[in-house]
Amino acid sequence: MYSQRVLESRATGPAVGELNISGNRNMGRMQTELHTGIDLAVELLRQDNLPTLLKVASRQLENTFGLTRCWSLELDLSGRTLHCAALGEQGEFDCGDFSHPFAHLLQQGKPRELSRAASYRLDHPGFQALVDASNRPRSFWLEPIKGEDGRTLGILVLCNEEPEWDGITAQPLYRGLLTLLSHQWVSQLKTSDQVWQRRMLKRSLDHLHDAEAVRQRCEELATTLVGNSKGMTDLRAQIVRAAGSQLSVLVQGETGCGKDLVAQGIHRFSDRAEGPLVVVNCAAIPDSLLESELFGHTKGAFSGADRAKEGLLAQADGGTLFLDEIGDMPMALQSKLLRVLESRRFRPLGAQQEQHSDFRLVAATHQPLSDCIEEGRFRRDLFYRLSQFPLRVKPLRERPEDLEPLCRHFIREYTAREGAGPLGISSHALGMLAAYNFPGNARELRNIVEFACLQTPVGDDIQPEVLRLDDLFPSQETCVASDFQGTAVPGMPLADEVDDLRAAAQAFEAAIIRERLRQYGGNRAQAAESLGLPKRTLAHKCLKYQVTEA
Ligand SMILES: Nc1ncnc2c1ncn2[C@@H]1O[C@H](COP(=O)(O)OP(=O)(O)OP(=O)(O)O)[C@@H](O)[C@H]1O
Repeated sequence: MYSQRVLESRATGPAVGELNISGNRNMGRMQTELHTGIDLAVELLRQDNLPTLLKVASRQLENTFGLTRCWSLELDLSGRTLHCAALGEQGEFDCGDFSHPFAHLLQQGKPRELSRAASYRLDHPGFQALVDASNRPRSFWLEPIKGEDGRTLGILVLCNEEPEWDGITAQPLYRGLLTLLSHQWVSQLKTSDQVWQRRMLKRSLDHLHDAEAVRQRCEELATTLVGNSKGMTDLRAQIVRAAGSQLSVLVQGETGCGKDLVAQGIHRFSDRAEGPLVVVNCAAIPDSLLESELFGHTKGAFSGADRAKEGLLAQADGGTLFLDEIGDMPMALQSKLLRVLESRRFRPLGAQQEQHSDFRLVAATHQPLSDCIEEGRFRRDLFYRLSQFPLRVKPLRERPEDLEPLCRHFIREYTAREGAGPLGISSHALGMLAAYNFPGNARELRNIVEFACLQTPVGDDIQPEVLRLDDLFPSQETCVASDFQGTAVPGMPLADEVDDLRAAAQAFEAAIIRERLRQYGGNRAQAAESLGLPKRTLAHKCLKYQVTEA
């Protein structure tokens, strides 16, 4: 064994008469030791990562000095834990836990011997696992390893049946190996620090790049979804985030606050932007038609189905399906939708085969769905399915900072459409708007501004007197009260005759639409504007309630 030779070379010297022979022999030994030392050093220098360096160093120490076992424990970057990779899960030693000997060793910074008897007295499970895995040797030598700057790197645990530690630790080869090991250990740490730093740098650059992309998209979105308030800025960031995912989005908010624009934004910034955006207004399509509209049908599937029709689900393949006013979807259809959302498969009415459609769902509602669930009008499981990414649009009265940019936006839109328009809006007019609470939200503001544009000479600023604030909803409260007394809206039941609130509300809505169309001589655009509704919604509602212009 090499260690024996090394020990012998130190313990014995040549006799006087044997000088030449022993001199030659010593020279030979020294050369062998030198070779061995160089071989060991070269092998250590070859290791290009810390785990293999420690493994090789432990094996070299075992072989070179005849140890029964050698363990290396590495101090982590925090300096709080020692890890012994060779021991697996049990090889973790908390440096603040003095029930194992390594904590004392780190504190004192000096090597020491530990006898088998002493090892029995330390009941730390990790340490006992190490002792067991070493076959309970008679003696341990605990050697702290430090870098040139004095920083502790870890600990070597040498195990032997012959506790002649001085004979080993005093050897130049032992000291040399330790010096080389600590040098290599430090350089491996430096390399891994650099790798780590490079990785962190790349990660933060990626992050910056992502953040820049999000910022650019938010800026772009701000040209259509206008507003400087924190609520609106946060909403735009959420839209961009939602667009980057495939999650179903549920947009909630009062009527006219911009839910439609949110859905458009999600589609526009998603990877489905090239695909279709299919919009379905669940409130505007009669319950009896909604299923066939969504699922499609075969020829002859029901009376009147004189040809096959592709459903909106199929049309949304590769794009986005926007289910507006989802709160109005009938319960029976809600269950079917839930099934579709689970598999993206559906069967058109009258068809034998199922179809597949790869669509991303965005749903919106102005009704608090929690109330609908409590009232048994909306399925809780569908609600969870829809609201994988919930978004809430604040009402305009909660974000007064948005009034001015919205006004300017609507004036710009008006001017672009009409070819001329006011210059802007006076601060007095803005002050007046700020005092109003906008039950119809941004849609109502747009109507007010557009009406004011019409009344304002080109190039002037909109003034307070042309703001028709009370005219749009003046009668709304009084109207509701009086209508229920059966005066203003013909065909309405009296309040105490109502036994189905939903049906009564729908009848009320239908009666108002009918009346308003009559007032405007059947002009849907004017009727829609006067009701603060988009033309499309009014058209859907006419279809739903079978209201004709006549
Ligand atoms: N932040 C905004 N920036 C620019 N225009 C807006 C904004 N919010 C709403 N609008 C405008 O107000 C009108 C109503 O918006 P939208 O249709 O998106 O509201 P909604 O919440 O979907 O309404 P509903 O509940 O009736 O479906 C549209 O003309 C829209 O362009």
